[in-house]
Amino acid sequence: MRASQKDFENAMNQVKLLKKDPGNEVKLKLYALYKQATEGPCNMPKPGVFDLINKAKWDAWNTLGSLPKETARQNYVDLVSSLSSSLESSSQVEPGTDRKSTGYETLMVTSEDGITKITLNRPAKKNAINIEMYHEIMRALKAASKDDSSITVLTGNGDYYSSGNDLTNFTDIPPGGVEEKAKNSAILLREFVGCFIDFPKPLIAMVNGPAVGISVTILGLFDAVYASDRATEMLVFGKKLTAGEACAQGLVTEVFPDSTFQKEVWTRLKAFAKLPPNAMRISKEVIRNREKEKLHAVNAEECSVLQERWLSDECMNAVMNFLSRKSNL
Ligand SMILES: CCCCC/C=C/CC(=O)SCCNC(=O)CCNC(=O)[C@H](O)C(C)(C)COP(=O)(O)OP(=O)(O)OC[C@H]1O[C@@H](n2cnc3c(N)ncnc32)[C@H](O)[C@@H]1OP(=O)(O)O
Repeated sequence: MRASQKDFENAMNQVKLLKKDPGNEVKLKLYALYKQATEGPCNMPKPGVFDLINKAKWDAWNTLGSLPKETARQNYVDLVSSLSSSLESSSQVEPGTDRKSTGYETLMVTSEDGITKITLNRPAKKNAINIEMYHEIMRALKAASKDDSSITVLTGNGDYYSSGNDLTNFTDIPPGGVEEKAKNSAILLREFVGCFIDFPKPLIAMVNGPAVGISVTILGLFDAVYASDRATEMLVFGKKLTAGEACAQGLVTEVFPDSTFQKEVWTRLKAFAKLPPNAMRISKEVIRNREKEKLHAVNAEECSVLQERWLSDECMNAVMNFLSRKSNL
């Protein structure tokens, strides 16, 4: 699944053949990924504020931070491929070939070689999980549980795995006020975590970079967690945990050097995907069934505690601090 130089060159040619203009936002993403894949992290001086076009290009490239060249190349190929399929809706999917699901705003979902890959796709926001993404992840998991793949992989696009809950989720207050907001959030979170508890096939997290908050706390519900050694910020209990430390604590299955992360993990996943799918599903069912009821009970309890905590001054201050930092208040 790792894009070769040849795949990259093909994708560059494919861009020129796109029948419809993909729009400025996508063109900026393509530009940034191309620069990162070919030159590495942004090395240009920041253009002046009135140089609007170059400033937008610079911002897009700079946002990719220290994303490795190979990952940028892969993301470029994935993006072009998703554009080709979404802009050419007449194209037929042949059995056994790579299938990409469109209809997601915040995810990229592909199915190939018996593996469904769900990629969190808000790299400019460090893959923060907004309300739409919560719903789309649940939808993608439900679809993956019924498709013909053997295993499902969750990963992130860009330099982060995920920065956790999108803190702007807390700013959209319904007419019923903050209490109603907290209640709705608890219902959503319970359903979201419930989908991971109930997921019937082997579920694997490829933690490609730093992971924060909810993206870390659900890792225990995966069947395997492979982390790049760039995943140095698994923020648990307010403490930064390296991928190696998370592995020592049992939260991560295995850590790989970032330079070989994609290659090594995909080789392993492709081998897993060749194992008998029913045997894997039944093994998981036997193991999970013993603890499912308890997991759902703990989930319900945690959501009810969180519903109260979201209304606390401590929580509101933490969110306000982050949001005011952003707007330089
Ligand atoms: C339904 C509700 C359920 C709730 C379930 C509860 C979950 C618990 C949690 O998950 S709490 C964890 C929340 N996450 C955080 O507190 C992390 C907040 N983000 C950061 O601290 C930093 O952004 C960072 C360390 C992840 C990255 O820092 P860096 O300086 O490298 O990058 P920026 O801060 O400039 O980020 C780039 C843009 O991304 C936006 N962004 C990043 N994370 C979030 C986020 N969690 N929520 C909202 N927005 C986020 C950031 O604002 C920048 O956007 P901008 O370019 O438009 O300014």
